[in-house]
Amino acid sequence: MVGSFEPTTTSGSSTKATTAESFNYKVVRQFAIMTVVWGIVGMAVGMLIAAQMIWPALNFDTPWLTFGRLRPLHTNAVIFAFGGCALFAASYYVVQRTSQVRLFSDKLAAFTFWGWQLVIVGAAITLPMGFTSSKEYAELEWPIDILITLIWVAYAIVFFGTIIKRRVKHIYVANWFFGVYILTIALLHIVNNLELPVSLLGWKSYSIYAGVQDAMTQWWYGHNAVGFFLTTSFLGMMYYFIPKQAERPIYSYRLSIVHFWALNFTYMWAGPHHLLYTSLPDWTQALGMVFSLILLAPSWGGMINGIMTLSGAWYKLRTDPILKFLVVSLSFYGMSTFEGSMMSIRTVNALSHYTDWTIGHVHSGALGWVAMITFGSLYYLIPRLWGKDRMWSMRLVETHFWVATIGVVLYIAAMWIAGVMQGLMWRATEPDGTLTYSFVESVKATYPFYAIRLLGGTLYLFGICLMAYNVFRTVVGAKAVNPLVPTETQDPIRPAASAA
Ligand code: HEM
Ligand code: HEM
Ligand SMILES: [Cu+2]
Repeated sequence: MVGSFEPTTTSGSSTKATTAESFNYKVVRQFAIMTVVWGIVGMAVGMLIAAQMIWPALNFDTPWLTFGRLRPLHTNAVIFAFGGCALFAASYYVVQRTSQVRLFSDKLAAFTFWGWQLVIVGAAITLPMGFTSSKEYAELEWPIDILITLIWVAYAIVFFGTIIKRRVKHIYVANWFFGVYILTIALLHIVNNLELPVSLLGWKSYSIYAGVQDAMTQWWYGHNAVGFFLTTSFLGMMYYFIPKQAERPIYSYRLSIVHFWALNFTYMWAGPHHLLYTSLPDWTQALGMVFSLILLAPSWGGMINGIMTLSGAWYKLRTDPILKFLVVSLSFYGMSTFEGSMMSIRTVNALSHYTDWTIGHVHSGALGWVAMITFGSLYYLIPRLWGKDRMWSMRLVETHFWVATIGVVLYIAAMWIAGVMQGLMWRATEPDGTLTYSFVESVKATYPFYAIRLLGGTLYLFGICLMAYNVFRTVVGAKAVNPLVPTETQDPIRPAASAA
């Protein structure tokens, strides 16, 4: 069967004999549902802070509702709650299907689910209260950091334990991407969060690093959190769900391996592009810039591999909204990595840094790539977890696709224009050397673009609400299924080899 790279319960000889062992879909279902829930919460907070930038009074003079406290709540909710739950769901599903075994431990898997929800609730309480380590994307204070470490170790045991007891010799490439994401996030989280609590009963702590070393550790972390939490891991999703939905083998299995090693090696060195023109040594800044430019090659290698997987199946794009989500996410991935490489060039960064251009770049990656590939994968996954072959309404999936696409485009186009405008206004000088514009004039000029961003964000949020309704109608009354693991397994046919 062309395009099939894993035996399923309905494919050929592998169904003849079955054992009593079934796949653990329960934890996948739990994470899948919470992805949608936290997506709505995180994006609703995003909308609120976008509105606060137009109408600051929306903080109602309450400390908990101020922009400074809600912004990290937004970033933590969308990255770690929405993105994190999506990744747990996808990796647990993919590792079972492609290894043809049940998860290594149901108890540990359940611990990762409940523990991760506890971390999220902890974040939702402590961040608005003002507890923060002040490190971006690592704001949570030390007690929560310790809990995250425990959960992550359990996650690694479940994932790699499943790989070890797999019944298929080959380790499918998606698992390589999930595996490296689990390992690097452990490393990044522990090293960047080494901190000394002020007291054992209080929340406050101080980083063990000081000065520019602290800054470099933080952006080694911050950059690679993007690289591994928001990129490599979602590439794992891409390598499973795109071939599945397109019913085509991966364009090039060889490219996927080259892409894997090149991407991981290069990402690690590019962090200094967040600290250009700072007191970081000049050679370190140059290194970060050079590696960021090199990074374009493996990034586009991955994008091309995903998009070309559709060769011979392009016509499906006309009718299949799930495939539209998956392919458009790759286009945004290609666009945001190109943009990132350009923004790493020092002279470009001199204009873009501190402006809304950065915010545009972030959301073309976040809304365009991370969230779109998640939506596509969930629309594939959810019916299968409840024993159905499709979502309740495919027309609603199609509507979600268009609403979301228009939403992202409005968001990022507004931020590009605002960003370049701000950069140019801040550097404009009169012949006598004085500044042409005061800062406040640049803020005033940005209002219309903040309004367009709010509109784009509202559309995007509306889209995920449509998804929630569709998911609800799909699963309500449906029977949760846990298919049996086939005993006679066929090797997962290497997709490239099976193309013949
Ligand atoms: C309805 C959708 C969303 C809206 C309206 C929204 C809005 C915002 C706003 C207003 C900010 C603050 C910008 C500033 O400080 O000037 C922000 C920051 C951020 N958002 Fe979103 N957001 C949305 C979805 C997402 C998603 C899905 C993700 C990630 C998967 C995400 C990741 C981030 C990150 C990482 C930042 C920090 C950017 C930086 O520090 O450069 N957002 N968002
Ligand atoms: C080749 C790939 C990429 C490169 C070279 C790159 C480069 C950059 C650069 C130069 C900045 C601005 C730093 C500054 O002036 O402060 C930046 C910011 C950022 N990028 Fe990327 N980027 C890449 C891909 C992505 C992707 C795919 C995402 C999201 C999924 C992403 C998320 C972010 C975030 C969240 C920030 C803001 C960090 C902050 O809070 O200041 N990047 N990136
Ligand atoms: Cu970076």
